[in-house]
Amino acid sequence: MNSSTATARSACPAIETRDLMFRWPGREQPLVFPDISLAAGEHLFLHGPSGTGKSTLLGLLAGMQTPQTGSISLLGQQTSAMRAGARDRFRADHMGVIFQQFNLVPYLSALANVTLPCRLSALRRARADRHPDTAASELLKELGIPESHWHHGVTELSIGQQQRVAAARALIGAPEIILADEPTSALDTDNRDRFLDLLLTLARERQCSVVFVSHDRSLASHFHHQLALGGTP
Ligand SMILES: Nc1ncnc2c1ncn2[C@@H]1O[C@H](COP(=O)(O)OP(=O)(O)OP(=O)(O)O)[C@@H](O)[C@H]1O
Repeated sequence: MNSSTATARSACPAIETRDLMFRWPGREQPLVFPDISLAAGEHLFLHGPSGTGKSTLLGLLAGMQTPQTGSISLLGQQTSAMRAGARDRFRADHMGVIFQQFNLVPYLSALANVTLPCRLSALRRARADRHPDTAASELLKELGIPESHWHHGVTELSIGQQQRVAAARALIGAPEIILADEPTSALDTDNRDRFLDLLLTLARERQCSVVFVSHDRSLASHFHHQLALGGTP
């Protein structure tokens, strides 16, 4: 990443939310969220008991849902006021998302899954700074996926390998924001710690802001900040 990108990243908070409230259709109780202010390049750990709205909050930040009240500003732009198409564009250009089920495209190879964001966003492609296949290969290598697996369909990979492919896909083209929803839930302690270290190291190198959701509070010490949902201290 060049220095002008780094300067631009530090100019305004990466994530700022105010008075967010969201009610799922058919639910009586709205989910009410504490405000978030996260500086560029910082890492936030979001925790809380099941059902307190962690995934919903990530969905709001990703622009997949819109809040009934309150506002979301990402990189200085009020995404909660954008139309759905503009939010989708913003997500493709500026966010890497890792879900619990990884959401990889099953009929594509590991390499093609990782390069997908560069095909969906010219900005991500330009920021990858080299051919997407080369950038993807480097990430897969750094994340420890053997080269012999790069051209296999992702369904032939282990859960841990699929998870690392999802991380590589989120990181390619250095998006400013990475949202991760319980990506370590299927892993044993050693693999979980190794994955988290790798993800946060690669995110730091690219100056990505990270919001990482987990109910496992033992992970909190890896992060700059933590935020509890559901009234947990
Ligand atoms: N698509 C949906 N339609 C209706 N209600 C939903 C939907 N998704 C979530 N909810 C409800 O919103 C509340 C918060 O759910 P959410 O998945 O955001 O919580 P969570 O803290 O991430 O839970 P978990 O730790 O179990 O993943 C729950 O009461 C849930 O039933």
